Amino acid sequence: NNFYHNVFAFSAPILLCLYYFFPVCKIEVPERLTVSHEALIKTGLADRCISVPVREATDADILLVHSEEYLEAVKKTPYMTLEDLQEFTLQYGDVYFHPNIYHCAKLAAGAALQLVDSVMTGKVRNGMALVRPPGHHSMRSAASGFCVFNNVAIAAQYAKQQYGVKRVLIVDWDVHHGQGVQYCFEDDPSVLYFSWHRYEHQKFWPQLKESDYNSVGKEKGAGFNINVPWNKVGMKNSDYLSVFCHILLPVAYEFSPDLVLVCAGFDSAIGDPEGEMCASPDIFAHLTHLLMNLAGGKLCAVLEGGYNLTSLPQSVCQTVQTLLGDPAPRPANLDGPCESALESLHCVRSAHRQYWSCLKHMTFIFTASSNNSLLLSPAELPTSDVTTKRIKLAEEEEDKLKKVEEEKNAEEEVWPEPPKRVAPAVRTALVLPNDVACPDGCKHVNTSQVCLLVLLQGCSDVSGFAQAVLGLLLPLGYEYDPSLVLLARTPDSGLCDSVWQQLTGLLQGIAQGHTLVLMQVRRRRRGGSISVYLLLHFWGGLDRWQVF
Ligand SMILES: NCCCNCCCCCS
Ligand SMILES: [Zn+2]
Repeated sequence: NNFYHNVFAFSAPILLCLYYFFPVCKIEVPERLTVSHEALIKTGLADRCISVPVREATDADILLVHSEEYLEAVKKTPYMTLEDLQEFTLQYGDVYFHPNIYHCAKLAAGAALQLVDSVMTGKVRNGMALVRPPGHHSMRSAASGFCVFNNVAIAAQYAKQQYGVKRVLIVDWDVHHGQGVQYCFEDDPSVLYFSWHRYEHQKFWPQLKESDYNSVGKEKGAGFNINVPWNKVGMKNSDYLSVFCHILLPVAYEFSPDLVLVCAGFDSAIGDPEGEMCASPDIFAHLTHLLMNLAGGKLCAVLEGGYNLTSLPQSVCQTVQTLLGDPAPRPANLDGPCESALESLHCVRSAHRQYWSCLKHMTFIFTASSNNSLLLSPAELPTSDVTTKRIKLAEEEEDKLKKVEEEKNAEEEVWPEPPKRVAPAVRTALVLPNDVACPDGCKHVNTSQVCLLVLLQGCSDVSGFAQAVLGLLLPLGYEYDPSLVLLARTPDSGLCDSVWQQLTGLLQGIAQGHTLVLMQVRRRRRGGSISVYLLLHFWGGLDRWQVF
């Protein structure tokens, strides 16, 4: 016993010194990648993907976003002594430099560029880059929040330069504000940056005024920077879906990007020590699905944060399985957005009404008394400053009440395993007369399991689509949670094919992908009667269905 006392007494000061000189990050750890990759292998998802080799980003790639002096400074870190490294680190916020981080940061950025190459050349439809260190906090001449090079910002500039991409949508669903991305593109109308983030009225890291909803972009970029601040923790699936349906998707359709990049941080999932939110991992299946209908499906997801080693791999698998085209699981207990989320939503829409026609016409009020449905009742908008004052008063009041509640629950965070998602053997089939050859890519199935998809001619205005489908149909459909989605289209419906394609795509996020289109064929007969062909695809447990 005496011996151990001496050993500890002797070694403790040395360990403390080392720890002081060389602090190690407790949450941004290598296991984040290994558990995610292992989960993809265990679930069989890795085998269904093609793996793309990584490469180091070149100086030219990095200089698309960062300054020469910053790059030159980071280049020196592998050769620095411990003291110099510690000195170098102290000039930035919340970063941990290691002699090998420059190499890793080049690989992280290079991996994102390899993914952009694979998608833009059509080698793959979409994909995900599992990288560390993350990137969305790093700025032109500064590292920040575990980030050294801004992987996604470099990817966006690279796509514009190498492939002539005109419009890039960056969706940052990480729970922190990617200020580095915002600063990079705030005056650039060719890149629309959308971020939601834990904010708590500027009390949460990185505690920036410019992370609030009224930072809409500058000069030509005004309107192309959308910040959705979460002023409370505990945000749930309904809050996330509401923001997608009532802000991101309408604007994204109006922006009509050629490429979608996702700052795929999963610290916005339940169980994360940084986010303290309550959205379940399967929500990322829906968020991914809703984005896959944009830009012709060209979507590159790049890992940012995510620090709970149980929810992170679950969220990664949910995202990848949706990228592979599997139907999303039934959304877990949607009960409508909370008041704080509604008020943030209202502030963001007010701040952006002048820039986006889809927000101009949809007037909604997010009343405290709303029955908290995903749907919002239309009415005149109060001015946002009144709302902001109301928010502050309501929040302070509520905070006092909730503090005890949160402390009690924090350590009890548990959630069910995401539901199994079976990939249907046949995704789509055409019913053909027996004597007609099956077009290539299709497969003859016996007609008792047919899901019929036929698109007819016609045209209409897209903003009506945005309002009707994104602001009404989608939230209603998610909340109703039917077992079947039935789309009826008559020849005089006036909707053009591309709108129908979007509609069919979006609605496959509901009813676990069971979608049926009712084809009405006008067939002249003696009395001019019309014959309708309806093929119902029956399967077990058809308890509720939805007709549009
Ligand atoms: N004491 C402040 C904690 C700062 N945490 C930085 C988090 C960076 C997340 C990157 S996704
Ligand atoms: Zn984060």
